[in-house]
This record gives sequence, structure tokens and C-alpha cells, in this order.
Amino acid sequence: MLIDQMRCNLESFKVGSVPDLYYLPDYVSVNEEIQLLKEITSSKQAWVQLSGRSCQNIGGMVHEKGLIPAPIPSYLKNLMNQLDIDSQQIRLYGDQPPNHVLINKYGPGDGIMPHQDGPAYYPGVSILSLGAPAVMTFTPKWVEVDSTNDTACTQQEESIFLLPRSLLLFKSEAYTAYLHGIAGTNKLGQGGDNMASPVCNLHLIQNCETLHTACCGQALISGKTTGTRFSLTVRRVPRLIKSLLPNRR
Ligand SMILES: O=C(O)CCC(=O)C(=O)O
Ligand SMILES: [Fe+2]
Repeated sequence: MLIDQMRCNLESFKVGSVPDLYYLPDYVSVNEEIQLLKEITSSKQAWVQLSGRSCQNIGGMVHEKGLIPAPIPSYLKNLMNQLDIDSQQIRLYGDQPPNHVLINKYGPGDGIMPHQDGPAYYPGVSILSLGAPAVMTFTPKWVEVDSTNDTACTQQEESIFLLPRSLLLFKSEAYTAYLHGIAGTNKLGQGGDNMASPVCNLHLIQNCETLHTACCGQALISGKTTGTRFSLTVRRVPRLIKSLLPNRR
């Protein structure tokens, strides 16, 4: 992990006007990214095909009632441990460590519909991005109306660049009062020109230099994703269950 700074002050990585949203560029190094991608793509864990993406469920199956736990592969333990330590400042997972990782795999043009993560999870999420870049948009679930003059106020839709090796953290209001999603057909524009909503972390992407280099330059400039993106969504399911079958005695 590259970010020592983070241990001092996570508040300096807070971005945009969506509350409780943090973006950390280069949370893992290029070598760590290569290693993680090797482990993910060579693992025997089954990929489940969903609309717009496929995923691996690590740590067990999540049901409405809770998690039926399964062992976590050793290659993910360090990362989960580090995330637990680094996020304690903002009590991202409450008082317990994360116990579940959803690995998402997106091909060119893939995405994920605007959604709120399920009620089985504690409302705090870390998302590590690897491979191709993406843009995530946070959309308020409702708009507050100012009853004194009948105008809609406060929350606005906001987008965030998710570059490879970056870490996104969100919790509380960002988790419960907003939907998050990734548009399937890419709306990425250099410097955010073509974005439907304002991009809140451009200042953390130095001179857009990162956008011009490595695997993501072409994708962001041409407005088309060309590569495959992997994201690791690390969460905690507070309730553990043994099985969905009723106890038979
Ligand atoms: O791929 C991403 O960055 C988002 C994944 C996500 O929202 C989820 O797994 O619930
Ligand atoms: Fe999600």
C-alpha cells in the first residue's frame, strides 16, 4: 500500500458534495495490481454472469438474512486487513473487520445499474479498482424541496473517476441516500467535458497526466472503454447464518 498520508488524515481525501465519500489515488502499487490481477484471473472461484458484468463472491453467499460464510483466499487477507486498519479513522465497518469481497469484472461497455447495496451489509464500502478505468455516478434518491419557496434544493448528481489502483470509500449518507452506478456505454470525456454530471475528483488526477498514460489514456480520451476493469467491493455482513435450511432435530 502506498498511502502513508492516509493514516494521518483521511479527511484530506474527502471529495465532492456527496457526504461521506473518499477517493484515494494509487492505494496499491503497479506491482500489487499485477499480483492481484494474476490471483483473480487464475483463481478457481466461479464467475457468476450478471447483466453487464460477472462476479466472484468471496467470503460466502450473501442472503437477505445474512452471510453463509466461506473461507477467504489468502491472497485477499492482507488487503482486507489493511483496509480494516486504514478505514478505522472513519469507522467504515463499525467495530468489526470486513468479511466479504465481491469481485466484479466489466468488459468494454459494461456497467452496473444505479443501485443501493443490499440491507444485509453494514453501510460502509471500500472499492478497489484494477485494470481499465470507469466513471461512477452518485444520484440522490430524493430531492429535498424547500417548502418556503417551493424550490428543489441541496443534493445533486455527481460523478467520480475511478482510475486503476485507486480506492473509493463511502458510508452512511452516501450509502443510504444515494444510488451509485456505472453507465454501460461510456460517457467519459477528457477533463470531464462530456460528463452528464460534474466530476468531483479531477483535482486528484494530476494534470490529467494519469489519463494520458498507462492503460486508461485511450479509453478516457476516446470516450470508449477498451480494457477490462476489475473492482473489489469489500464490505461487512454483520449477521452470519449457518444455512438457509431450517434446523432439523
Ligand atoms: O465496480 C464498481 O466499482 C461498483 C461495484 C458495486 O457497486 C457493487 O459491487 O455493489
Ligand atoms: Fe454497489
